[in-house]
Amino acid sequence: MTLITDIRLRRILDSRGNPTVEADVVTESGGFGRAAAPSGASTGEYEAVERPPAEAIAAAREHAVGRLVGDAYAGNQREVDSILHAADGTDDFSEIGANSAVAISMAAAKAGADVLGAPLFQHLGGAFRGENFPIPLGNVVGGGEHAADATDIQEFLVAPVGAPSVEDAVFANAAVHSTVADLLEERDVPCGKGDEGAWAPSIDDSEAFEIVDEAVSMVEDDVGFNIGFGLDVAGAELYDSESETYEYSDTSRDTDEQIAYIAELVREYDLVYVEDPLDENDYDAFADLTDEVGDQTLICGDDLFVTNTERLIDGIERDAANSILIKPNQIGTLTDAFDAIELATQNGYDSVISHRSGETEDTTIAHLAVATDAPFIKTGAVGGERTAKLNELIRIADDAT
Ligand SMILES: C=C(OP(=O)(O)O)C(=O)O
Ligand SMILES: [Mg+2]
Repeated sequence: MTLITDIRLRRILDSRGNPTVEADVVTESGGFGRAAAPSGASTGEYEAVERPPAEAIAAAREHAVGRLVGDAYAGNQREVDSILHAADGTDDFSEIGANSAVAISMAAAKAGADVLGAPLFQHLGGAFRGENFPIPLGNVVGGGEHAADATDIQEFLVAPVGAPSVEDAVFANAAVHSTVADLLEERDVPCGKGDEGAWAPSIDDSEAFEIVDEAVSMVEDDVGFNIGFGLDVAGAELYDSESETYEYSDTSRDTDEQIAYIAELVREYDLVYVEDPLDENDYDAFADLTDEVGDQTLICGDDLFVTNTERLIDGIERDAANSILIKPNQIGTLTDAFDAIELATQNGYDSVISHRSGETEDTTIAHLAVATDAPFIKTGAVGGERTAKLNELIRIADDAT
């Protein structure tokens, strides 16, 4: 029933107005799945290769589509994804493009779920997936590679850890986002939004900390539950490998100073989550920071691990972190993403499922987070391509409870 009988690939727009790859997968019994690849701006050095969409589509049509159609079963995700790997023939999807690969992989999963008549999270997670729902990490102020002339730290995130439901959590994040705008207005700071819908004011990081901290307290008082504070430092974007320093607008820090600075922030703001505090090549510095504050917060590797089990094994061996960011397009297939999550879980690492700065209306990551019992999902706070995932999470929780 889930035999794949047709795959269609096309270019569609992403949230930045750039082209990306969309895939439709059709099965013998009329099952249908559609998915689109997201795209990063602050990409990790070791990510699978995203090719220009027109090239990725042509290459996937030439090498992959013929191998899948008539031979692969959409209900058998590992088979679909291993055919994608074989069709590509490289170890980083540089032939067919990780963007074509991930779009086909996710569309096949949706087609499989469609035939089975199960929601995607149930198909991916199985009957015994657990009963938890992820806490949404919402990006309320941001800069770095996601907005010009804004904060050095890429993402100031809020994490409504005390929210009684997904719905309460999603609305709390939106409330903090809107309270931040009020506080910026009070201070006469004009601002637009960055790529992920976070406010992108031209202020320094210390003022951003003050404002987000105040907004979090105000919303906490209002909603009556605990809202945590987190960061994506995107350390690799700040790191200058020649001077071996982290370059901020107003200062420069060597690695020891960077570790001390982040540890201090963890204590001062009681941070519940810190992503990529250090450069993507510096496992040892990650390990030093994790040793210092890993019992108080999640130290999460995004550019460090790039959803790659080999890099995660290196990290586990060195105690480099205690959590991994999972972005399916960093590695190219859902199977690879699942393998990274499984390895993380076996080794006591938490998995945080994440969007990219360039997104579409695709909601696969909401299902992936529920299917794998991930404690957090990072998918913005506002903006159509972000609320697509957040609203899907609300629907999943509504259907599942
Ligand atoms: C979502 C992120 O940004 P990008 O998609 O630009 O890598 C991130 O760095 O976590
Ligand atoms: Mg990141």
